[in-house]
Amino acid sequence: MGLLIQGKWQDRWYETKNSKGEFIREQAGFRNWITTDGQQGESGSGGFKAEPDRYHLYVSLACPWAHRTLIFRKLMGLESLIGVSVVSPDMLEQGWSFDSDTGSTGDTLYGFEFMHQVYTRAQSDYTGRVTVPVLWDKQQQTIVSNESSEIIRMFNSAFNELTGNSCDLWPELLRDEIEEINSWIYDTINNGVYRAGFATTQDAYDTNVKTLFTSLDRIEEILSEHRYLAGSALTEADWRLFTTLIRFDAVYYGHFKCNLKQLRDYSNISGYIRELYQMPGIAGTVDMQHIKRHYYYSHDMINPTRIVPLGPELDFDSAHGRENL
Ligand SMILES: N[C@@H](CCC(=O)N[C@@H](CS)C(=O)NCC(=O)O)C(=O)O
Repeated sequence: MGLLIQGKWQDRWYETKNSKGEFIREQAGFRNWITTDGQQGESGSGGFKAEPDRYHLYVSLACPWAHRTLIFRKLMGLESLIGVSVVSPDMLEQGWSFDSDTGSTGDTLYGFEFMHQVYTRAQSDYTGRVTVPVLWDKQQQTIVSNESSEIIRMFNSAFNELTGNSCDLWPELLRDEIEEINSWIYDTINNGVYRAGFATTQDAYDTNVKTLFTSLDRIEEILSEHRYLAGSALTEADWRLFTTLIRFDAVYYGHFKCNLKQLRDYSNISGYIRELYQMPGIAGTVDMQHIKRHYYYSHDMINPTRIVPLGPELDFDSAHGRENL
């Protein structure tokens, strides 16, 4: 695991010494937007028009951020328009790799060995972490975006004219509410599990785990009254949360020591996870082998033996019982 400095790969674990043991997530470096007509989007440069077979998605099936983009690609009918390369779950000295012997599809565009080569192909002197997801433009041969929260907004509507999609998970009327929900869920749950798991002091760990469970209690409460986070309508806020929840009992509970409770102890949250999991096309985006292997095998600083646990047994297929909310 490491990062690029001036285009050169350096094998380095996260720096937490200057932040009292707190893991601090780096901001994504590529922030362009695909738009219907190629005009500039919310940030970055223009010139990224929604077109078939122009864009490619690099993902890890283990990664909750990349998982969001795979879900939106599925729900918005983008599978025939946007290809995908899947990295190996093992993120080792060279970072994410395309080793097909350990579960990667290979880099179907360039045949690169490592994800950092995709970044330096876009920018030869790039400095920053080499993260997934990456949305690649085959025409300009560059990265459109490596920020999942923005990629899913592009997928939500930019290609509608080409796909005929009418599903809108970022509806105008609910935007303020969704932003508000996203904000505390991101800090305390999506990123919260990492802040607990990558903490290197007891204090940082304690604080983050407590905050995480306060938020999970709050979610349980919301879901006892409402079917989804923003009420009766399913929105992007639900999918952003889902990709963390589906990994929780298998990985965050054990590996990241988020173990005050398992999610199966929360009845509304567990029914909600099952409902989302059972929506058409979603189960196919969840790969528990990649998920467990990635975390337990790659983070040898946390799990030096690299033993991947056999359990827990998970059942996302049983009845969810949320129809009457
Ligand atoms: N802000 C990014 C975060 C992506 C991210 O951190 N992905 C992780 C995988 S779960 C990664 O690639 N980490 C590699 C690293 O930090 O070196 C997003 O949401 O797209």
